[in-house]
Amino acid sequence: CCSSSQHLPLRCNQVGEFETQVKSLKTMVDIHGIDQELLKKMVYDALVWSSLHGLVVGDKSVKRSGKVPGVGLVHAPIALLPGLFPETHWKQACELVSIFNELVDRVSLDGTFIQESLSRTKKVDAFTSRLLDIHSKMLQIDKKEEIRLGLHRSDYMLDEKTKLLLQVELNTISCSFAEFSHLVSQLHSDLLGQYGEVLGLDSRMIPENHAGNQYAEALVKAWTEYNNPSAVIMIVVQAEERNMYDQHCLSVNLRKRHYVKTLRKTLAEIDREGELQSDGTLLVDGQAVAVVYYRAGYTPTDYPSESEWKARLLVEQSSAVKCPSISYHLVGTKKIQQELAQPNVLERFLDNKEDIAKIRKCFTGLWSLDDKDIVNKAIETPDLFIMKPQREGGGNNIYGDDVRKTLVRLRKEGNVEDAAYILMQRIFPPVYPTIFVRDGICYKDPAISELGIFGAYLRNEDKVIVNDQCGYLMTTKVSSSNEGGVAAGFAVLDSIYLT
Ligand SMILES: Nc1ncnc2c1ncn2[C@@H]1O[C@H](COP(=O)(O)OP(=O)(O)O)[C@@H](O)[C@H]1O
Ligand SMILES: N[C@H](CCC(=O)N[C@@H](CS)C(=O)NCCC(=O)O)C(=O)O
Ligand SMILES: [Mg+2]
Repeated sequence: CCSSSQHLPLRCNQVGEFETQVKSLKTMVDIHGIDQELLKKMVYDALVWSSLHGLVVGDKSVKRSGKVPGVGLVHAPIALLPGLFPETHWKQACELVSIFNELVDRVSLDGTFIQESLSRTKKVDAFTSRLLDIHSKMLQIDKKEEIRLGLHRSDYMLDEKTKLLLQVELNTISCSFAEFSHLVSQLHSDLLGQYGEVLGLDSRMIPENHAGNQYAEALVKAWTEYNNPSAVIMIVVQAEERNMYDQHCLSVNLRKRHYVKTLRKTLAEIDREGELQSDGTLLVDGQAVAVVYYRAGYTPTDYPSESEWKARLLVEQSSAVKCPSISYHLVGTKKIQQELAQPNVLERFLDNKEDIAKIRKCFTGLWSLDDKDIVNKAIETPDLFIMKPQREGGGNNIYGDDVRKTLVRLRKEGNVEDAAYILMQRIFPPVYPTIFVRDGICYKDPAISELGIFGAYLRNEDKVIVNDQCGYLMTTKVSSSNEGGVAAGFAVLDSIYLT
């Protein structure tokens, strides 16, 4: 195969030297030993499978691909074979779901904790400040969300040195790829069904993954709790969305398997077409909305004008079930993640000592910039830290020497902006040689992975209706890349092979 530096099409006769460091977990399959002819066949079959099953995204080189369905499609970027993951840590990650789901709900009810934890961030981060304004308006009118739906994903990395499963972040808004992660698990199972014998791999080691169906079921159960059969589920989307097929799978699932109608609207459209009835019912384009499911609204560029903020407020004021509510959204910020890692804070929200210990065991070092010893340590050894603003969607973090430079700058400027960031211990996962397939091109690179576990939580007052793990998303990126994220263009969709 080609070396890591040139992402050239795979050539059968090309035997490239390929430096890899396969440490900790043994590699079940030596991808360098795979016959080139066989590899070409597998890649071809994977591309056909992806195209036939709708595992496709808009091609960013085709300008209408984010607007017009069916135009400018390309297969979703994937790893050709599932990534190795220890079964023990897989089980641990699955066990954490129901505890994190409950934690999010408990924290969401403590408006004072949310406002206080983010009060200094509010002063230096305009986007988070606007979210907090909506949140405080809801507190002022004592708005109750009796029906609460969370569709979360808790992301982890294995720390190679300590063998610990460590949380990267907890996403509480617009968790992508529930449907596509199911498709990638199916693709890998299909490939191992065909080629597993010669590779020495067993497709049964790929855990079942029904994230898309389970997300749809949770949305429908929330719709049922709202108890208005003529009401719809509204999906809030960006005007340009190259990941629209992952979203449309969900809408089609809701319509065909559950007979629930969906609306697909941007925040600007909601501002134009939305209105509140006196009983709090949200009407959009004249239709009553039971559930608002956000696949946009998590990043400043989703609010290019006041129109989008008005729409967000209108939805929040309504009786519709928000997924997420403004409270759930704020609980998923990195600052709250860092606050929850402070001593004695989990005890404010969880009762069970074992649950608290399980959660704490997956926390990395997480600090505010008030911790001067840590700031000095980060200036001395910046590669061991990551600085994070309160942003979602990938591409926003600060790494390596930029951590040092930013910390020095902030100090020189009198530390006013400190509260916009958190400092996080950098996790160093095991590196594996991986076969990437992007734009029809196959290349091998040393890679690291991140395992996201989807969770769904639905509550109606004191009745917990859903608190489930809903499948998983494995994303894999070249180990030299600081940033991650498939939607952000750094990582590829993967699945897992339990070892
Ligand atoms: N503590 C960490 N150690 C190693 N890599 C990290 C860490 N935190 C984040 N990353 C990398 O940065 C990417 C984005 O960080 P994340 O906190 O998930 O932000 P976002 O909300 O934008 O996805 C992650 O997918 C991962 O690749
Ligand atoms: N285009 C939007 C993208 C929404 C989005 O960026 N979601 C974040 C959490 S906020 C996320 O889940 N990132 C993990 C998957 C990855 O690696 O990219 C959508 O699909 O609705
Ligand atoms: Mg992330």
